[in-house]
Amino acid sequence: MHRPKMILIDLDGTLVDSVPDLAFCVDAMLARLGRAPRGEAAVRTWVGNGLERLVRRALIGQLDGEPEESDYRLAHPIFLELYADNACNRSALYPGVREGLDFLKSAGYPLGCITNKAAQFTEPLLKHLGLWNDFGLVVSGDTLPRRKPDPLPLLHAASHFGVAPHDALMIGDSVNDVQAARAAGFGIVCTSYGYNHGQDIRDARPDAVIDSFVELRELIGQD
Ligand SMILES: O=C(O)COP(=O)(O)O
Ligand SMILES: [Mg+2]
Repeated sequence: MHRPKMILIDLDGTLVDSVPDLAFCVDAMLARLGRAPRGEAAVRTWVGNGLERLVRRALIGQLDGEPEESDYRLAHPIFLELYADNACNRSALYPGVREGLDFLKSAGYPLGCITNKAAQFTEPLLKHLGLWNDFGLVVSGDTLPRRKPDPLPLLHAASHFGVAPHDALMIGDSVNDVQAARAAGFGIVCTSYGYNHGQDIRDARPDAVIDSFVELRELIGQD
């Protein structure tokens, strides 16, 4: 693999298994609305396009489609209130992430975190997990006018670090990350263990798939 000069890393499903907290909040929101829970397995397939989309999917019980707008307007603030108290209670780093980040830092790569999660939740979660100081730049889902799969957050980070897109690598777990990386002209490595709407990420044809961040040492070490 072409050795990058900058690496951008997705949050949910790549660094952090955040679904236990998200599923707790989805089900607590639905309970407050007098509705049945959806459960963690379903929520796992709905994460990756921002929290608004997660709430919409939870209301209709499927990936595609739209709820009644009045239902959404009632549900969304309830979810935000619940997630404000529950973003960091059940979420954990995936095995190998700490070691992988330590390797990337010791190798001198500028690192950015690019997530579709809203900024108000990204910062506390990164701080809680001890990741905040690992990143020279954090771009959340509401930092810029467009988010992944749009290439804007990736191109913004490349310009921030003064790195050409073809020297930049994105690491993510979903087809949004692959599409954003391709549109930006970045390389793309995906984790096999993330969410990706229940589909095998290999179908999106990333440049490589890793089972753990510890594999990055060997992968990026190869020219
Ligand atoms: O959908 C979200 O809220 C966040 O997803 P991401 O960190 O995988 O971009
Ligand atoms: Mg993700």
